[in-house]
Amino acid sequence: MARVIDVDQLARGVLEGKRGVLARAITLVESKRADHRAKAQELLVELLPKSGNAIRVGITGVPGVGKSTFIDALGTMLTEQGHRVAVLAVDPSSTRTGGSILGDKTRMNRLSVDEQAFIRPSPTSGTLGGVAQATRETIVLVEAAGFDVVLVETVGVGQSEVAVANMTDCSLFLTLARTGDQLQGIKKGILELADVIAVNKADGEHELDARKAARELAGALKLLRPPDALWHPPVLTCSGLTGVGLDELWSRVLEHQSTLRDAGELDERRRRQQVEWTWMMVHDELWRQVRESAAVRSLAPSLEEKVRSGELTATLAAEQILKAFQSDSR
Ligand SMILES: Nc1nc2c(ncn2[C@@H]2O[C@H](COP(=O)(O)OP(=O)(O)OP(=O)(O)O)[C@@H](O)[C@H]2O)c(=O)[nH]1
Repeated sequence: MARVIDVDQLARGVLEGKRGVLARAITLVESKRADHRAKAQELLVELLPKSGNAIRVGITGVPGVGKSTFIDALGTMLTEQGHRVAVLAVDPSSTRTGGSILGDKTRMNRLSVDEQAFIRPSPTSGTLGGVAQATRETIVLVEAAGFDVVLVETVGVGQSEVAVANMTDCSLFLTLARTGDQLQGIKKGILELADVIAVNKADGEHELDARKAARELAGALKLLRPPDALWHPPVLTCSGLTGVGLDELWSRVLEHQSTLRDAGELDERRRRQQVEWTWMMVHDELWRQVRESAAVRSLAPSLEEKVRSGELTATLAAEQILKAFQSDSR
């Protein structure tokens, strides 16, 4: 991005729904250069009033669950119904390998050539916090560009699904037919976050197993949720391959959205997310400063050694690190 960045021009292009301009605006939001960050914030402030009109759905599930096929099918169904669909991704592994895995256009054959869809792979550098922040800001851009459905994809491992749940209205958890003990393998935390659960690949010989797994999962879920909760996550079956169950699934997502809205919870959830993000950014930035502080860096190896050998407790070592940081930042 060598040329001068004209924020007004970018904002106009995004609002007119120009795909090339939208892509450039996202690149700006993803950039970590200080001058780009400042321009990106200007752009976001300008576009913020035009955002917020989409339904934001997080889609999580371990690799192999069939997310690409599912999103391709669901997204195509929605564009056929007249929606404009943006697919974004938060892929923590891409921050380590430098390669983007999620949101890969080549694996969404129909959606990638659909005029009414926009697919953006995960930003590829930085911490999970940084990647998630870029995606959250990208939601503002695609909404301002007129996309009324935003699907944010992530893998069901690590903290990424928490980050995605924090930027969406509805968390959709995809799983495969597992029964009994294998159910234990599904992390409780993920089930607590999920608003809609679907056992995917419920086709052919897997169909009956999928239904059985869905019933068991629904039973397990009852124990996790307070009976008076506003929303009880349904457990459905579907197939990204055949498209069976996608209609029902989407109507449950809409039902979830209207239940939250009617109770005043939707706006409240979005407001709460903004506040949480604010603190998360403070946390990330402070953590970066501590790691980069010269005093901390020179002290760290010997302190770590002392903690390892038991010469120093973790609490005392942490105190010394913070003292060193504070003297450095004065
Ligand atoms: N039977 C059946 N197979 C499916 C279905 N969806 C995907 N598959 C197959 O499962 C494999 C993985 O599917 P992908 O859509 O690439 O999804 P993924 O492995 O979860 O990858 P990510 O997109 O990274 O999540 C492929 O071989 C698909 O053909 C389905 O609904 N039914």
